[in-house]
Amino acid sequence: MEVYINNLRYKTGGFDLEIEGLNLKDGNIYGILGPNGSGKSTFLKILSGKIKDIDGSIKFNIEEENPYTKISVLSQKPYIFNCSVEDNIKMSVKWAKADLDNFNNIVEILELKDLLKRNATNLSGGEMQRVAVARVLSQDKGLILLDEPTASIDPINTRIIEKAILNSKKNDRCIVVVTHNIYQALRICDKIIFINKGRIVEEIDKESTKESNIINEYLLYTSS
Ligand SMILES: Nc1ncnc2c1ncn2[C@@H]1O[C@H](COP(=O)(O)OP(=O)(O)OP(=O)(O)O)[C@@H](O)[C@H]1O
Repeated sequence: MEVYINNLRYKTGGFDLEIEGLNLKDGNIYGILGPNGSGKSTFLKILSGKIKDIDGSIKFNIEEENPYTKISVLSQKPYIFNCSVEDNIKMSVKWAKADLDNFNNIVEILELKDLLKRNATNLSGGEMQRVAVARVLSQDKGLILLDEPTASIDPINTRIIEKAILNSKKNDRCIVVVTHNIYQALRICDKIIFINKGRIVEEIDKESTKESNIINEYLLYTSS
């Protein structure tokens, strides 16, 4: 599901977001990076329809009365239900009217088989995040928005989650990942978009990352 953004403007308190033009295309994973408070989560909330009082236009390439039903979102603080891992994921699949095959595939790729009967609220942070990611990816939506999917997650769980995100890439799906992890963006994203103070300051294709001053600066300060 593609997104076409034109003259987007949004103001809240002392913060304003302004994006003149941006197209998010199918078959791609987009990484959104930028300093704390630069507007990344706000941008995702606008894309998901959670924030609606915007100026400008956001259009999608699908004929659907409510295109927002075709979007699934992993928020910064995902909600987990007080029931088994299996029920948590199956509930998401059912709500999205997705095929149950998605449940089996996602359980396999996120290595959740041994946890299925456990109560999801008793899991470790990393295990719980894998369940939250499973809930979002198993819905089989056209636009997937992931807000910091691996924040505070160890390298092993990060690898599993990144593998699941990469595995979810499809010709008719667009995935947007907000992350502070430049290495993650370089590993999984086809395009990296830097936001600062509510403005896009650079858009870089996977092929050109070595020439980007912003990426080189991020790499320098991430490694120290
Ligand atoms: N509900 C709100 N009311 C007023 N201001 C808000 C609200 N939500 C966010 N903001 C402000 O908007 C700005 C952008 O916030 P946002 O959460 O989008 O940043 P971010 O880039 O995702 O930050 P971080 O990397 O810290 O998660 C911040 O200055 C924040 O304080």
